Amino acid sequence: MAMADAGPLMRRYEGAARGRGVAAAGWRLCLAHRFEERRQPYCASDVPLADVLRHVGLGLRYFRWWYKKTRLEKKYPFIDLLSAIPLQQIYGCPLGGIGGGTITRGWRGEFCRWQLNPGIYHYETVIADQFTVCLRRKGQTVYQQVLSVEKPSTLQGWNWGYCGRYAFYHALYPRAWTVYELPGQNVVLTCRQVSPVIPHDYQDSSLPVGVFIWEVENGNDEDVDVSIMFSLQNGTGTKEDKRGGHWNEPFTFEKEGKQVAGVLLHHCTEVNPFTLAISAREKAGTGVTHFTAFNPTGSGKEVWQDLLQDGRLDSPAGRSTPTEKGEVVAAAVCASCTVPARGHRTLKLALAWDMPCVHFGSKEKLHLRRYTRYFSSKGDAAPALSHYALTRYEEWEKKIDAWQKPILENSHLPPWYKSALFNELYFLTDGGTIWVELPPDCCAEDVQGPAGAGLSQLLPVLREYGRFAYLEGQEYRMYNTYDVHFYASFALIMLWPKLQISLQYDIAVTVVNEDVQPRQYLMRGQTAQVKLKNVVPHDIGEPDDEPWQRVNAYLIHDTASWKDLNLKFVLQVYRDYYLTHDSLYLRDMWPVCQAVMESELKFDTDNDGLIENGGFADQTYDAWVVTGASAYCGGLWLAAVCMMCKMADVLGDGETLRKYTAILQKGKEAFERLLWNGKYYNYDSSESVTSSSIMSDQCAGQWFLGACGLGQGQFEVFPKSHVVSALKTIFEKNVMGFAGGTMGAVNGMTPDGVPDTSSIQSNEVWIGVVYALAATMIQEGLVQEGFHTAEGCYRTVWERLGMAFQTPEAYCEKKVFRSLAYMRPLSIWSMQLALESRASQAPAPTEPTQANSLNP
Ligand SMILES: CC(C)CCC[C@@H](C)[C@H]1CC[C@H]2[C@@H]3CC=C4C[C@@H](O[C@@H]5O[C@H](CO)[C@@H](O)[C@H](O)[C@H]5O)CC[C@]4(C)[C@H]3CC[C@]12C
Repeated sequence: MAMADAGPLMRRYEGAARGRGVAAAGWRLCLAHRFEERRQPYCASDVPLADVLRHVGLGLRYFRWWYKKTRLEKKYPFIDLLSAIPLQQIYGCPLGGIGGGTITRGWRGEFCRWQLNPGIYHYETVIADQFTVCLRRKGQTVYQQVLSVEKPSTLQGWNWGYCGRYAFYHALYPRAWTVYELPGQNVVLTCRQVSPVIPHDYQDSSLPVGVFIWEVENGNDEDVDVSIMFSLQNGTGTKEDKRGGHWNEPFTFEKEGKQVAGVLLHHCTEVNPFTLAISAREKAGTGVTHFTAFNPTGSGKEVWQDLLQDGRLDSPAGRSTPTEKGEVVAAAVCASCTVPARGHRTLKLALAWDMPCVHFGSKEKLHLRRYTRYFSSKGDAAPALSHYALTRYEEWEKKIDAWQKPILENSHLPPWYKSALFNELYFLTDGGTIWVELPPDCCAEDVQGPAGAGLSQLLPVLREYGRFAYLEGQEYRMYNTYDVHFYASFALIMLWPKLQISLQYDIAVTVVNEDVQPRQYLMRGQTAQVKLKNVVPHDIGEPDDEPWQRVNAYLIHDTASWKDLNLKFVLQVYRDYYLTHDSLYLRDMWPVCQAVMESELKFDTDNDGLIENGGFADQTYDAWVVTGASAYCGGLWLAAVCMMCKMADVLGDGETLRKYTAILQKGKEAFERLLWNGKYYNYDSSESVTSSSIMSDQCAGQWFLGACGLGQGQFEVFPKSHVVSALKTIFEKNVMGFAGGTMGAVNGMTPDGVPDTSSIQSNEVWIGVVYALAATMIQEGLVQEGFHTAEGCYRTVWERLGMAFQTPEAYCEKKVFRSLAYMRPLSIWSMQLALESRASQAPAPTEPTQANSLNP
């Protein structure tokens, strides 16, 4: 019987179980689901001839650079255009907190995406990493099954091929549930996976752990003995697993009368060695046993038979011998209890990984992960981490509930939105994220460089909250790509504001410093220095080098002449101040804002109060040329000028206030004159064929103004009627006029309703831009339109294309996508900010029953 609320993803479900404590909202699918459409990454053969001709120079320069990087220097390139990651429609919630590495499980239960070395991903499903259930009645094993639908060629002695039609997966990040009906057994298992991702928590949120709470429901009239065995390979499925020298050992850890037991798997690599720990909570009525070492490439019979015999493992004492070269080793831990007739019991297991000190690719500096503030940094913390996770997860869940509940219980919000909002957050942990401590002996000079002395709170902030960085995308390996973080930053400032503040301090330091090293830029072939003083960098470096130390890994364009980066800094500074009221931050950032605005003013070449783009792709749309005044950069500019006025006012800087008030006055007039066409703002003022393109992101400036309570009344920058008309035009053309209104908004649309194919990126949908656009619509009262716009992206990515937990930067209407697991979609949190601020502005209800004003 199918479930009453089953959507298309649950079509194959034949079970009746609903599981125990499964959230109502989220992303749910049957383990037997198959996605019908399978897309390909964008590659050279997809490039239209005109673009091939336009980009031949780039292609050749890139290839030369790529060859040197990968073949001679043996490094990962920051973007590997020659080998995009193929789409695997398998991913579910990642395990782990922020910045300690992540291990992603698939929705079918596999352990399949690994990021233990910071920023570097391995996409290997490790087949030995499984949960197995054993049921016994009256002292006899009656059922033993690996809870996996796989039928692998290794571990042939195990009973594989669980029927996926009797199970479903439900994700609501940072938790996920898998509900298994055990055919013929009248037993239902619900595995709840919990990671410590807790807003406003800067301690437990950093822990490299995940907990699996197994709820066992016995529908029989007799007791059943249940064991859950957790097996894990020593490693991540790469060739390193076979290098030799790895070993396992059992452990128990007791504190405050609570005990956990399990196995440590020491992975002894030269660089970034780590220890994995599988464990379970041991208490009256729950026994924990283990199997220290087995060969996961063999039949696995020794483990299977051991469990089959009595529902327990042998539990030998002592460590295993270190592996020989070529040999792989695995371990298992098993938790067992008796579930009374018609009763229910819980078994608690955990996975922890301890890689406290990390080197990036350059191996120049040793970094201590954030969690070493609370746990040992000697590589021996895995037992304590396991114990902490297994004894604290209930508190984590309470906090997660308290945070999520008001949103989940708001019946005015559509279910898809609740899923999108929480599940897109996965990228904050699984974006190659790293969160490190400042070394205790670190002096000001080390952090601020030769020129960062004016930042009074730099050291206190970094000492207290550490340093945070996440990748632009799992395929675009640049940390804190700033033009993109602009969109994603809403998630950080709303949920972990101190990390956003810390990140901003890091950017501020790079602004005031420079890197005079010359290099060639690939798009146009010119040579220029890596980083100019008083401009915002594109990124703070790449994982295969030394981030923070060497910035601007991106060398497609010289971003010193990009028009959006400096503005995005100013906009974020004020937005952060508006949301946190942190006036020390504002004071520190003010001179930096002034400096970058001075640099930006040079782009107003005709002195009309409005900056001009340079006739190349000089902003986040880095393959879409802009010439002259533009809706996107011009709009960001005016918003930033407005915020400069606001900040000058707050700080009592009259001279600067006067200066930017005058610029704003002139600039607004120029913007309207040069770009407003009666319905929307033109793409640019160059009067080329594509000047009149309708850009979905044309109201980005208004988006940020609205998020900061500006953009209207005294602080109106763009006439309200123009903003609303532009948004309605985008909705009509870019949303409803594209793919039947079901795929979000295409970046560029010609006025006659055909997507703008003048560049690769104008013809794409950028999911993060669409969520930002939806937020802008909500801010301006076009709430239904906003939800409809965003829904198209969610349904396309999560339900149709099978890209859960890897939302890409972009897709086209047909066939292709670009850059999986990308930062920008975190902008969905700006929708939430817009909704919350609408709710707080709504007039107090006159009737007592008006429950909630978040009414889409
Ligand atoms: C001569 C060949 C046969 C054909 C060559 C065509 C190629 C040169 C182009 C085909 C696809 C282009 C790339 C598309 C995307 C890119 C991403 C960009 O990096 C980041 O992109 C974000 C936008 O998505 C941006 O906001 C971030 O700041 C960037 O960090 C870099 C350019 C490019 C790689 C682009 C380059 C040209 C093609 C490879």
